[in-house]
Amino acid sequence: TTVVVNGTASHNIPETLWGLMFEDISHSGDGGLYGELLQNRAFQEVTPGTVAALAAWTPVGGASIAVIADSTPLSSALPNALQIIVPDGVAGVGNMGFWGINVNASWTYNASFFFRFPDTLPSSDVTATASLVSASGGTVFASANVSLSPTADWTQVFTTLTPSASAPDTLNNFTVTFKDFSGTINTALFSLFPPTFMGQENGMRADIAQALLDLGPSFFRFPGGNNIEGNTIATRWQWNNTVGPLTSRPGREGTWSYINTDGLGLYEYLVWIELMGMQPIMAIWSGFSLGGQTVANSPDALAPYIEQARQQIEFVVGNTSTPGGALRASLGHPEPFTLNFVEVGNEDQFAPSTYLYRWPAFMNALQPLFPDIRFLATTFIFNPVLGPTPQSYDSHMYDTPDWFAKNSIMYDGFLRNGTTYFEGEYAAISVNPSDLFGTPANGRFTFPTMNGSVGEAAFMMGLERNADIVFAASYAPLLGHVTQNQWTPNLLAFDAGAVIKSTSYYVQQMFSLNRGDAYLPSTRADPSGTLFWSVVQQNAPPAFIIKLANTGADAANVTFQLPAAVKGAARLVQISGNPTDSNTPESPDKVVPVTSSVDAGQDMVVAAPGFSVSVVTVPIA
Ligand SMILES: O=S(=O)(O)O[C@H]1C[C@H](O)[C@@H](O)[C@@H]1CO
Repeated sequence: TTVVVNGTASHNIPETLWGLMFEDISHSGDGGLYGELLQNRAFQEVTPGTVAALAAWTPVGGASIAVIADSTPLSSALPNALQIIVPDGVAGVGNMGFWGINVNASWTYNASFFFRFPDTLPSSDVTATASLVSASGGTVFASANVSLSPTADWTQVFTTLTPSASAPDTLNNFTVTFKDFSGTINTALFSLFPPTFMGQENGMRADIAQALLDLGPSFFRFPGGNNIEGNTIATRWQWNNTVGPLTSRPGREGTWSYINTDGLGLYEYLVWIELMGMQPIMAIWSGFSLGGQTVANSPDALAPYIEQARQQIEFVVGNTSTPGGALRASLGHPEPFTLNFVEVGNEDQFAPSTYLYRWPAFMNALQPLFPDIRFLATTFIFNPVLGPTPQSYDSHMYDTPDWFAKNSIMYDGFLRNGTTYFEGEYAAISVNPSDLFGTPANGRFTFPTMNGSVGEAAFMMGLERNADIVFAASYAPLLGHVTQNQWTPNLLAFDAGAVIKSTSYYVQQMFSLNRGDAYLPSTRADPSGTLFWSVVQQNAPPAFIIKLANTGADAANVTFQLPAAVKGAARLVQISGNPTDSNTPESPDKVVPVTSSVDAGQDMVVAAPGFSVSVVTVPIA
């Protein structure tokens, strides 16, 4: 195959082209990116007196424990407490983390909890011991004493834990025990944090954040995805319940079958996005919830939700003379955050008839107030016809590897009429086109496979070719806990101790770290073939960057006739494997990219193994 590469660029590569889509799904927030190590730390949204309320908590040493609605609640947002009836001897309570706790001797952990003595006050201070122990109980990796004064008023105590050794696995618990006290003590809002990414307060788990930073992402779409919608209107994501002290955050029933603490809240998202060098694509709730509840088509019905969205945006960009800006400043960020894109809802193609009035209601109220923000519609493209006409749409595609290869031409025929597109969610998820969202037994991927990843690469060539109208694209979902998830495959799998980079992660990285500045048109690939490519020009240092995907089993050599003289050696980054290969917890590095140096030639021959993606950077003379 010979590809003739044009020397005149058709369009620049937008700086936002490759980025991240995030929502709290499969514990990607609580138990994943968000640094808190304790599960069910504040007994939020649980029913006191039930076993479920005690999720992740167990008694230690004969204590008896129950979640109660304390007659003196810690706060209105956190009304539940963990009541511990402590017998003589060493006893207390333990937490198993999110299916494990990573005990690392090089880390200093910050532990805290609230307590009060509801009945008879002890005659003197009570010593509580916070510890990191093996689940078997055999090993204490770290412990520290805190002194509890005899008080009936909620009091927070803090300590640090520095393990004497790293644990051999993540089967470890955090415990709080008493040895010289017997009686009743109420506790609330426990917390155990490891060092966070770049030291952000109430921040992110460092290894996951680093893996995301290593993608060189330009944007971060949040907070959903389905999870912004809520199963009901009452349980929708509400920005104001996610900012301020943790004692003011009630948490909510997420749409992925678990309670969200909202400890990862709007302010934490925005600070972290800035630390990562990304920009937000922030969603506002658009009046529709997954259970079908929809805000009625009347100004009075819609007004409170439009106002809440207005306040959400004002919190992000308002100057400090506005309530939102003043609140943001009080939290530590007087400068407005960058906000160029706001998405109105999520996947409203499932509720198009009501989006016909919900979209204009939000747009007509918000666009005049925030003229510099580009609002994205979430229905199918131009279907239904909306007013005002959306400037941008968010399109989602989940399909087979073959679909993605064949549809690398998806945007080729789109009108160039000023409308821009965000391919906000895409992934090859199954080899079974008639049961895409089925089970692994029926073709669904548990982890991304090489077959799927090369299909995605073919599709991404099309996104580069159409980056004059496709301004952003992100694989979804981004993260999934291997033990407890509601969706596979995910770009990154993780558990309490490890992050597993998938073959699709590496494909995303190969594109994101080799974006180039301008697209060079070239001979068109056959969409029903097995070879897909793109060529971009990089300004500094001057180079051609060739990307080539081979979605077939047979190796192929492709000659790229480049439009200018080249020099020296070219850098080849290549990932290849068997079509069903995946990186898994058992074999996390089964398929990884290999970097090598190859001779550069103006007729640049790229040798593409079967099921491979290659990126060749050829220096321009
Ligand atoms: O059930 S789906 O609608 O397919 O859910 C998908 C689409 C939705 O935006 C996102 O939250 C989820 C997985 O990424």
